[in-house]
Amino acid sequence: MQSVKALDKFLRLRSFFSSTFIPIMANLEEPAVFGKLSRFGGDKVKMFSSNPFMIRENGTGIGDCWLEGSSLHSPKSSNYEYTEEVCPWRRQMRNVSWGDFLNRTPANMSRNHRVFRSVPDACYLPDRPYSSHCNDKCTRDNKLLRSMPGFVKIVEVGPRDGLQNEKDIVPTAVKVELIKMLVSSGLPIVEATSFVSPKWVPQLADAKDVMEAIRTVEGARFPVLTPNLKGFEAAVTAGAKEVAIFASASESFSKSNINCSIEDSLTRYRDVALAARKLSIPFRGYISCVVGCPLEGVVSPSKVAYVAKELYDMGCYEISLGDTIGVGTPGTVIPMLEDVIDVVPIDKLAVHFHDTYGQALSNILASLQMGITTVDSSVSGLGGCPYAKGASGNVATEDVVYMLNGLGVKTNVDLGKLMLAGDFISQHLGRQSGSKTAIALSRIRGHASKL
Ligand SMILES: CC(C)(COP(=O)([O-])OP(=O)([O-])OC[C@H]1O[C@@H](n2cnc3c(N)ncnc32)[C@H](O)[C@@H]1OP(=O)([O-])[O-])[C@@H](O)C(=O)NCCC(=O)NCCSC(=O)C[C@@](C)(O)CC(=O)[O-]
Repeated sequence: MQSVKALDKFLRLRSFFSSTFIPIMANLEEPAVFGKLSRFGGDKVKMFSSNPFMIRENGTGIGDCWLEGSSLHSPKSSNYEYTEEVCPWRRQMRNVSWGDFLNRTPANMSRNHRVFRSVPDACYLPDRPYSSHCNDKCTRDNKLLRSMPGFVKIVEVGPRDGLQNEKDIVPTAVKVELIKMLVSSGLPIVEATSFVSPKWVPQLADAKDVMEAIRTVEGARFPVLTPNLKGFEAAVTAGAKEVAIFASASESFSKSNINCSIEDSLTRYRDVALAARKLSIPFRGYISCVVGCPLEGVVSPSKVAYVAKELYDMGCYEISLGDTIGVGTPGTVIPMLEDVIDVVPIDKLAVHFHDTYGQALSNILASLQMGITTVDSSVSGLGGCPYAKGASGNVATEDVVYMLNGLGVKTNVDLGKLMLAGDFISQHLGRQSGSKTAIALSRIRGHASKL
């Protein structure tokens, strides 16, 4: 009943948006190589470094531990004021639609969009003295902004990482609709499900059915998690064209998540890697607990680097570094990345931040400045790991896209369509979106629709 209601709301929203949005063609991935990537120099790393966080066993917070963030000396903040002078696009707002507003990037600002229907003036926010967007001049002139990549590949993990922790089983049809909506927003990669033991993760017991239902969906890649050969074979039989293996940098977490030691998991994954290579199936690697573990506390960067190198040597096309419980700050993330970058090429790395302490966007920003160009996120900030008690969802994809739009970094994702997907799943789950961007923009949209 709830899902019928959610579907109905989605259809109504879709008709509202389809009449006011400008369709923006999204490529699967950025075709061209963008601005040369740069990395922080040693000075910058020092600037961000902080004391390691402490663990107190006081029974509150994450699991049985309380993880205390240390005081972080942030670099002198530059106070960018995006006035009409530096961001002249604001003056052109009357000629554009709401969808255009949501997706505005410096690159598309100057294009001559076709407007299908005009919307009330309130949508254009004519009197607002701010903008999240930087124009080309900002990017060129500012030393820190110049270090941003031109394009970021977003790996959407909502249907898998986002839903795996949901207690109430989400119907397969809702998962499939969510995946389709995410694809139509332009996301190039949507992690669809996991072929894990249904006893361990009952929410994803319908993995085969999900794969069957999206067999004909085009426009994105759909990797799935496989913890062992059994999962790999089931995934391939179900039509998976890409898989992911997942190890941990923490011994205790490895045991609680996949019931074996790190070394045993690497042995299993070598078998999966061999089988995948035989079938020419690309495989991604994940590492959990890259800065902190709910059971062990601080995880040293050298442990992460060790596992990353093992996964890279196995043939993973990309290794995603997961702050599974969201305790990282740039002060712990940067040193971890420094160690990993020493053993794995930076263009083979992705970052995967949970937002438990509200640090995810700052960690992403620091990672981008170091040269990372692939970011995992979850629509509406869905998620949490069943084996990391207390961990909150992934960083919300809407928030990542909003920040990247503001930085002038391309993603090919249509924020308006993405918000529809977020609305759809949040409605189904009966809760507010975990994306601050989605909440803020929905308020403006709600206001506009009353006029
Ligand atoms: C790895 C296992 C299977 C070991 O589980 P186990 O109990 O040690 O395995 P087992 O080999 O002894 O088998 C036990 C039963 O599971 C079955 N089984 C065995 N393998 C499979 C399979 N692939 N698919 C379906 N069934 C399977 C097997 O056939 C057997 O069935 P039974 O004989 O009892 O009926 C289990 O621990 C498991 O499934 N764990 C998955 C946990 C999980 O999915 N965690 C969340 C993902 S990781 C994550 O979220 C972190 C990440 C990636 O997002 C990054 C981040 O956020 O930082």
